[in-house]
Amino acid sequence: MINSSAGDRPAIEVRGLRVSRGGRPVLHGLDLTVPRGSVTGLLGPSGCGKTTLLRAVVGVQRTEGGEVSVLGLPAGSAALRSRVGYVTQSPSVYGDLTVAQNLRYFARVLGAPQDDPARVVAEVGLDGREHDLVARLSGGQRARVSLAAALLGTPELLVLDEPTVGLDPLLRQELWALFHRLAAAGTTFLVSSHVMDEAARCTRLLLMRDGRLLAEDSPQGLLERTGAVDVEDAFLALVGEAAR
Ligand SMILES: Nc1ncnc2c1ncn2[C@@H]1O[C@H](COP(=O)(O)OP(=O)(O)OP(=O)(O)O)[C@@H](O)[C@H]1O
Repeated sequence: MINSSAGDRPAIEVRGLRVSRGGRPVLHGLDLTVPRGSVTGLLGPSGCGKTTLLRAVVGVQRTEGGEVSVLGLPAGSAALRSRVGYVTQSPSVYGDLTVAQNLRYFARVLGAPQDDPARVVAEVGLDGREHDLVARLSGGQRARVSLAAALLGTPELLVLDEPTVGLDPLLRQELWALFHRLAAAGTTFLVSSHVMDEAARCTRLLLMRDGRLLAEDSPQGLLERTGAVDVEDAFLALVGEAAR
């Protein structure tokens, strides 16, 4: 049983999490924590179970065992709805509405402040595109509209599934800078990626492979522990260690 008061708890605590999908075990008893105010990267190869873990954190994944606690409450609790933002891999905004119409709609659903749409448009760098239909935007722009929608209401935890896929390097850099700015103000980020070079941008890393956690550490701590030159190298060293 995970206990102690909500305020001093990590943003996310996972204990013994087991999940099967399509009749096959996908997560094999994961234990991990995500500290509040961190920018935690969830890294691992395609198919290792990153999305499944994120779905369990936001409470939309059927689980077979273990516990997932988010901001001191069981994952998926109704009280977490406005406190946790989730951006899936496929854009979750309406193509036949403009950027501004989408954001006004989601702001109303969430009960976010009236001026929030303008704030989040600026944060994701979409100024000037407010009146464009989402269907006419590029893939990267559409992804940023989804991110903007998740920022409405200033949630305490943002769970982002590969938010930088398909974005140009400059935009990727800007988005990571945004994550760090918001984290400095207290927001927690859990961001998945299968691109190891994004690891250096995180304050903390969860390295996953085949539904198991290989490491939970800071980028620096990981390199020191494995003697590796970069996170990709550290990942390979840990895979080798696990196989021995
Ligand atoms: N709807 C589903 N039904 C059955 N199996 C699924 C389903 N979705 C995912 N899986 C399986 O669960 C495993 C983990 O998938 P998951 O999407 O969590 O991986 P991932 O690490 O997020 O991959 P990627 O980086 O490619 O998004 C994979 O073996 C996948 O085939």
